[in-house]
Amino acid sequence: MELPPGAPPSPLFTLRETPLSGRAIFAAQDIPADTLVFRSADLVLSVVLREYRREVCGHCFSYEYGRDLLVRDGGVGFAFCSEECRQLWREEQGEVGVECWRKVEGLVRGRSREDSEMVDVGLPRPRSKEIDEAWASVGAQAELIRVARAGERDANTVPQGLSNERQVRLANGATAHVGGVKVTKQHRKALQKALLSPINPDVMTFCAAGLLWRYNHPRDWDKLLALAVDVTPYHNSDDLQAFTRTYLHLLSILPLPVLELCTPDTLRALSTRDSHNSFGIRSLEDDGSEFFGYGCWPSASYFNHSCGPNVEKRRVGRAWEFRTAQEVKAGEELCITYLSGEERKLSRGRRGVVLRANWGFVCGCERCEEL
Ligand SMILES: C[S@@+](CC[C@H](N)C(=O)[O-])C[C@H]1O[C@@H](n2cnc3c(N)ncnc32)[C@H](O)[C@@H]1O
Repeated sequence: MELPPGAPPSPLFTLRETPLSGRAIFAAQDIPADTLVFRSADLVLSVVLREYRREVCGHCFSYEYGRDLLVRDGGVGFAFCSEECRQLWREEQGEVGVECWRKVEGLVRGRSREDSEMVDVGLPRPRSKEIDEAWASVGAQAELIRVARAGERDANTVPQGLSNERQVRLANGATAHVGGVKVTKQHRKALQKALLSPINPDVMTFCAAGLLWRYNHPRDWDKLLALAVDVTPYHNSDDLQAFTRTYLHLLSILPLPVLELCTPDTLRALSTRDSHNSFGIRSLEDDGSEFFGYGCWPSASYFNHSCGPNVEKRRVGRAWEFRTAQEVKAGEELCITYLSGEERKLSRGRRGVVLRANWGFVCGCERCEEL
């Protein structure tokens, strides 16, 4: 098959469609044990959970046994293990990106903890219809906010001589015509209302990171779109609502250049692709017992799962390395495991529950079939 955009190219393996597990990677030749078969460094977006932000480097994800990192960038809400990482992070985000994180941090900081705590009580995943309805239900408010923000843009761009009267009128809160768009109290109220609604900081980080990646890498968007799709990616109704609210938050605060990309289509594409393709960012010691967050690396997302994997993955800073755990014969499928250290020890039945819940498939790997 023709390689999808972003899929891993290698003389050691090929990508093929399979009847039961989508696209899969097969060895193109005999591969000795402990061979580095692939290195993936194409990080699209990452979320370092809010509670780990002071301890896990925002760029290379290093972690010093829970010690606070020395280089803090309070304005953007990230901490770094070195000045070099801070600089690399800033270069990657670009000027607009750094401004975006400043706005996000300004909104999130100081909000009460209750706002950020979503309780998962095992409620069902919203189905497609509920998801469509939830996104449609915020459409009208989103349009009002867009008009309010367009007014801001027009006020910023009218020529000097003409601008004062328009800007004063806007600042006074009265009805004003700005660049052909009538900005009224109703528009500004819609924006204020969005800003007052509860915030889930980690959902906010996910959406902002994805939008910024699309903004900074417009040609790479199809690499994300090429990934396996989960049409019901939200864990429960609260989670879905956290996303639709975040959409309105971001519409209200994002720097103007990113605003056009902030659409339900973009945000839904990020969730439907991230869901079955993201990798946990965990501590490198203790069998990865600490879960710091997660990220999406498209080229790493073509390895299927086996409960008895022949490939081991290992995070090295911001990249993933994939090494054969044993000798692999030409034609064999190359599989990693999607299970965490503790989960690997579970019985077949319990592993099945985890894999179905988190990854949406019934595992038919050799280890499962043997029993
Ligand atoms: C990270 S993607 C792996 C690549 C995927 N097969 C594709 O075509 O893009 C994860 C998805 O692959 C499928 N998959 C992976 N391992 C599987 C397995 N052992 N049995 C069945 N399906 C599997 C599931 O649909 C899962 O949600």
